[in-house]
Amino acid sequence: MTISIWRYSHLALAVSSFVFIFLASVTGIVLAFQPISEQIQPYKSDGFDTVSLAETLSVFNKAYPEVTTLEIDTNDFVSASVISENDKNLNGYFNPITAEFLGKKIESSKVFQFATTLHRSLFLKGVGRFFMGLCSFLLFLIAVSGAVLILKRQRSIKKFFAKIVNDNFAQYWHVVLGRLSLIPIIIITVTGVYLSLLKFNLLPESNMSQSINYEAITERPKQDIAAFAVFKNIKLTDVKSVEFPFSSDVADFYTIYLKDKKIVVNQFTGEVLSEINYPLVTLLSTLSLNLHTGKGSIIWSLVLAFASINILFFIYSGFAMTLKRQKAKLRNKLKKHKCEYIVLVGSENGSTIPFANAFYKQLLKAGKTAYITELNKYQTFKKAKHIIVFTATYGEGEPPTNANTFLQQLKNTEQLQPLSFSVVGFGSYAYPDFCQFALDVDRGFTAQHAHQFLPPFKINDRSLEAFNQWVSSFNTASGLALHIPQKKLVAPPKRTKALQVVRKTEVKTNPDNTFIVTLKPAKNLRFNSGDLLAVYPENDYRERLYSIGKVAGNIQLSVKHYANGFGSNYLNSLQQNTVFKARVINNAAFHFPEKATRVLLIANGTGIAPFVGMLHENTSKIDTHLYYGLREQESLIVYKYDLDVVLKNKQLHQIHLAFSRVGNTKYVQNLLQNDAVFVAETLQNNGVIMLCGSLAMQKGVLETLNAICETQNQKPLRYYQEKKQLKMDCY
Ligand SMILES: Cc1cc2nc3c(=O)[nH]c(=O)nc-3n(C[C@H](O)[C@H](O)[C@H](O)COP(=O)(O)O)c2cc1C
Repeated sequence: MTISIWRYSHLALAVSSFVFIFLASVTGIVLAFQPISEQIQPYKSDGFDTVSLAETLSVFNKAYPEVTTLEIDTNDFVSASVISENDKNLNGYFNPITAEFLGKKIESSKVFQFATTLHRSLFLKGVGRFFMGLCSFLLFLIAVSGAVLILKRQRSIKKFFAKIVNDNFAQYWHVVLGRLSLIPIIIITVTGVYLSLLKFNLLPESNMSQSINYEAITERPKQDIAAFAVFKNIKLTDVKSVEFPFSSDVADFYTIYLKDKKIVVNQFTGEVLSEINYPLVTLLSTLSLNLHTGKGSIIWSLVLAFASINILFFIYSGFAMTLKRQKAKLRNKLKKHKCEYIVLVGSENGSTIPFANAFYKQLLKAGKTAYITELNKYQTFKKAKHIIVFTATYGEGEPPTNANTFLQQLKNTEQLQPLSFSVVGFGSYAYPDFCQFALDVDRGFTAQHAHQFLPPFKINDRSLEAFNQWVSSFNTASGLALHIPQKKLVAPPKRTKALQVVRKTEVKTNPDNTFIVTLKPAKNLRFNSGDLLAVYPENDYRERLYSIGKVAGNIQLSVKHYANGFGSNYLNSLQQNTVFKARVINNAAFHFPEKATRVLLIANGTGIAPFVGMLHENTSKIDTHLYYGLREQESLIVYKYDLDVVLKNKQLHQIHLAFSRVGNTKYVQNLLQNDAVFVAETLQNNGVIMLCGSLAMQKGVLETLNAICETQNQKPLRYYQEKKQLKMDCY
């Protein structure tokens, strides 16, 4: 079954039952505190866990002329109904070792009584009970379909509890809390259904009739109850209740209800007259009741309260997500076969849609005929000349649901006019396959011999800045002057954390105008070398990203100062001890490998920053070589201390430098070419190459690496790239 069918089922079940589920959860939270309020009462006696039934019955018989019943509840409180020496009727809790009266039975409070009736039957008796039973069953189905959705999202059972990325508050917590409360919710719902079936007599009848041979009952040999072997062998902890003989007639006896069976015992001789194991239905009923109500366990009651609170949160977050998806509906003004521009959208959770919609509206405003639809609705558009795709990526580089058949459809669909296309990917650096589906779409169009109007463009984390950058390229290429209103797309910086400047080097002292900023997170902050730091110089949507090196628990950035640099001027203006807010972006695809036969780090300029951190973190001393391109020897001064440390500690094996401004101009690719055999061997033996620095350097290095691979290993670089042996973060 596809993910959308599971999602619709999950949603439909939730919509159809949410009022009942809401009431059941609210009352469930209240009722979870009933067992807790009972358990904290002082009626559990010391020694309860070790006393035998013989001892308890013996002291009761001695203390009171008449005892009718004795019960042990789930809180291990012993209650009884007795008549005392002075003919007083005593009903309440007793000490099972001394038979002392401890207090009257706990009356359920009005709040709990009200909540119980509402929870069980909505004050509607049988009809209400039926609906609440049904609601339990529907909640069970919701939990199962939710679990399937998590499985589909995580791609395997093994990864069910794997870390997930916090992309959106409602969605993140819906999944995280859903996983945590799945088992309790399944238990609550299954037991709820069971108790309803029991109430409506829909479970098989249990036959508990006993057969006693009354003729054979004798009063001899008479024994004191304290000496009854059967009672001596029963611990009070195993007893649920005791019915005392009605009179001293030999045909009246003790009936003992244990946890798993009922026994009947001769009141004079202690002989067991009958013994019947409870049927499964009875055992399951007790278990269901205890599990459903939390009776007898404070911890389980708290788990039930937690699960019930979560259900309320699921109602809120589920509807918040649905609303967001609904808001993101695509609406058209023109008929599809009349439009030259077709905007196609791939989106799972709707956040790509406002971008696509804004672009589509601007096309209309610019007087173009435009049509917007989902990628899966791709077909022959009679007048189409330009296709613009905006798509997210999911799973492991896979399409969102509304784009999952697109690549196939693309192959099978012919357009009537020559087509130009542009693809914009929305994704997140937090995933190794950053915007992979957008790249696949771009390749798909190329394979159809369509004209690539703009190269594929990848946007991290819905960056408005990056989007504007793409729109501006589109304007330049098309001659249009689209201007996207920022209002609906602008979001204030999210999830920022306070960072304190602990050190900043001077720009003046460095020939490359580069400075290093060391930042200390105010609170515990999880990050790795290779992650990115988003800085917000004006505290608005505009962000600047810097690659992070983690050194001694601090964030270390290497920044090139530009006279008009938005980000670099801001960072350079920060004084020591200043605290400011920025956001760490997990860049999973660019972390130092945990295991590798060898690692080659290739950088130029400020691209060394993450590598300095990674080398410090290379505690397992993986054979690591650094190829670094810089202007002149002095450019190295700011990194010298750190590099000396890692060289000395064998966390860095060798460093190869290429100076571009002194002597024979050299670039890192020249160094690689010199070590061609070594580089080829590294890839051949499953080593990893990491690249960080300028895009110009990336281009040169990739060409060289490809040539080395082709000549030395007879394989293209792409082969190793697909095996994830090449990691890049260039800008
Ligand atoms: C479960 C999940 C998996 C994701 N997988 C990827 C991925 O493999 N590559 C990527 O670049 N982004 C990935 N993302 C990020 C989304 O593509 C990104 O947040 C996008 O902006 C969501 O757009 P939408 O709200 O329109 O669906 C993933 C997000 C989630 C929630």
